[in-house]
Amino acid sequence: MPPSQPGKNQVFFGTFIHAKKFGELEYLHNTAICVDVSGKIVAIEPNCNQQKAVETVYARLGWSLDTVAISVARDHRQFFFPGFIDTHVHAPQYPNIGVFGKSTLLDWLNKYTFPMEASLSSLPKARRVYTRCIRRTLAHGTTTAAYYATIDVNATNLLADLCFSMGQRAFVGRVCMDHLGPEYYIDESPDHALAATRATIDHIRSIDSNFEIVSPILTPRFAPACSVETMRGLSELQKQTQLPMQTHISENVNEVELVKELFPDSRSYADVYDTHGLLNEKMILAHAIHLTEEEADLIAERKAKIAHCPCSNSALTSGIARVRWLLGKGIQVGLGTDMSGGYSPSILEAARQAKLVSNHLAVPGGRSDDLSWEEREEAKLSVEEVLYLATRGGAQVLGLANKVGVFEVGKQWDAQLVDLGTVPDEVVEDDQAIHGNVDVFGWETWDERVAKWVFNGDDRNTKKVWVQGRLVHVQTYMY
Ligand SMILES: O=c1[nH]c(=O)c2nc[nH]c2[nH]1
Ligand SMILES: [Zn+2]
Repeated sequence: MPPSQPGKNQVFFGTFIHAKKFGELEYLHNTAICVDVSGKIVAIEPNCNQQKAVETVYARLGWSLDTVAISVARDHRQFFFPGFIDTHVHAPQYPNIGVFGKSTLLDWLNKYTFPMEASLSSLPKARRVYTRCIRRTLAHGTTTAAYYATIDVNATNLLADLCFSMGQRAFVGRVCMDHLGPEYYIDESPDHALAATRATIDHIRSIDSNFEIVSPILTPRFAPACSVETMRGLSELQKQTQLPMQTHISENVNEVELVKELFPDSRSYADVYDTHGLLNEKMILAHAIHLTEEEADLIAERKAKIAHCPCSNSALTSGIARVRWLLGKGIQVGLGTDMSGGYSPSILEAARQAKLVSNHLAVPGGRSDDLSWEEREEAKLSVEEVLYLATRGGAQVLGLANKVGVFEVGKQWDAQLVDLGTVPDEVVEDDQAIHGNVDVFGWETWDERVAKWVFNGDDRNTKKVWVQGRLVHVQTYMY
């Protein structure tokens, strides 16, 4: 069972910050957000304190004080922010975060990744790993995650059970790979890959019939690991079920060469997915670093989405994805941790790295050298833009834009309470002491406070996390 609903209507008071549009944050101060027992936002009241709420909003909603639970963001240090959305993460690789040496994609898969994933056919081990992964990502404010599991159906189903019981909104994919894998970790046939995928869909339907919190997602690992029959079969299944899909594309130059060798009749990597019926508006493509102009245009035309994974792209020496270029083509982009290609469970870290790697595109001598100075400068992403990608962009990529990512009436209360400093000013004026991880002096503008959070913040600043109105994480450790 998921954590129980609070059983009460809830009202949140204080400062709320969210992405109003790409590149612009909106600050709602002295505001009340009312959330009904189902977890839906039913009113947003500006200039509202608790007294005014009782007199006006509760009356309008027909709520009485004793049926309402209240949470408050205090003064200039705390604010509510939409929960983060991780559009690409491998839960079974969680024990390997930070462990990649100098490897690059193809040798990393063989040396670190396949052995770890295969070992999670042990259900006690899978339970330990998945529980920690969910707990840790919730603690970093991730309210929704698109997970790759493994080829093992029981362990994949267990991941879905745990997301559901711990209350994290999730897409859970049983990984299909029936080609080129090691003999200890490979689907024995396309039929087996498809039957196993169906078994996971049935299991998730049995725990969450409308896929309200946990949904299946079709998961061909990547083109080199999938037979033509498996790709075609998954395409058919997608047409029948309308489920979302996820895979990798154009992450590493050797991988791109391998795809050319394996599919000599295809025009490109993107064309492989297109000709096998996998490139449509339900497909989430991770990485998309080395795409040609023609491929990006095809992806835009098919309305497929992209998960940008900057931590992983740097860690595995894969390259720099041109996010502004992708967005300019009208492609929707979100952020992914890509653990454990990525070293961090945090989407705040992914946002920070998305900003930093975009700066590298502007450096002379780099990838954008054929561009003018203005075009190179244009490639840089701002703090406001990466926070959009971390929330609303992710919601678009996962098909949840009508549900989460922003504070609006009708959306779900998927949110985090951020605290930039835990110590009252009076106590702090002892210059021998260091308090907290972000020093806020009080004179910063709100834009500056948010920038400090993006560059210096982490899970120490994530005090509480809610999914669909349910409190799913309360920070209990002390720093
Ligand atoms: O970053 C990645 N992680 C993976 O597990 C994977 N599999 C194929 N391609 C991949 N890329
Ligand atoms: Zn990945």
